[in-house]
Amino acid sequence: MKLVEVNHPLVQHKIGLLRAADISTRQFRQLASELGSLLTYEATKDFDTETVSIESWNGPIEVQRIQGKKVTVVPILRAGLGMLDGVLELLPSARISVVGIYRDEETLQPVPYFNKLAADLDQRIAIVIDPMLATGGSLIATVDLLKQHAAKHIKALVLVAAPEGIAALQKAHPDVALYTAAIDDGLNQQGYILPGLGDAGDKLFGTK
Ligand SMILES: O=P(O)(O)OC[C@H]1O[C@H](OP(=O)(O)OP(=O)(O)O)[C@H](O)[C@@H]1O
Ligand SMILES: O=c1cc[nH]c(=O)[nH]1
Ligand SMILES: [Mg+2]
Repeated sequence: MKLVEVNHPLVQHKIGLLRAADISTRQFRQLASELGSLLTYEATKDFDTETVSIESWNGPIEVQRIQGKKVTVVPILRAGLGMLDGVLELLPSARISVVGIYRDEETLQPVPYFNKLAADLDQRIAIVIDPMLATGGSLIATVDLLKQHAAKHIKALVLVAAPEGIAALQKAHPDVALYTAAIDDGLNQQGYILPGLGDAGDKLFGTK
């Protein structure tokens, strides 16, 4: 499985800010969105380009243009929405395929409750976004769903990944490319990532 831990100074700085216990809802939202942009920049590095001729101010010239497949961004509700604006800043024409999954607090199993996917998933690169990869259950269930709907080219962007979730994703879907701002130490008894961010959904939505 392709795994990229993005160690750009801006990414490291922003993920550090995100870990502060006293962070405000506003700051958390702002940073999650900015990190969404920075991970998108990294994850689109391998997009193909083609040479096209255009008329410039000084006559005809050749320029590069992104070629080939289009994109659908797949936020996993709720917390994935926190990265969406930042991702769309760089991919403004992308279709959005929403997947609603929450993690049962007792069993840690993913519970799907909604989805509305782009119709032509076989034609698109799917970029799944969720701040947290913990056990991996939610992301694996999302990739299962996308593949059932004919998606073939899938990338995932997460802010923090636990080694347990990376291993589970590698086992279930070795063809998925994973981009993360941080690989953390592991999970606690309740399935929270350490040092992690705490509950990303609650921090983004102000529900605790
Ligand atoms: O890797 P996993 O063990 O599946 O855990 C990660 C999932 O848990 C969190 O969502 P949560 O269930 O808290 O839902 P929310 O976004 O609605 O808060 C997080 O945003 C991931 O979707
Ligand atoms: O650490 C974690 C694990 C799952 N979901 C979160 O929001 N945080
Ligand atoms: Mg949550």
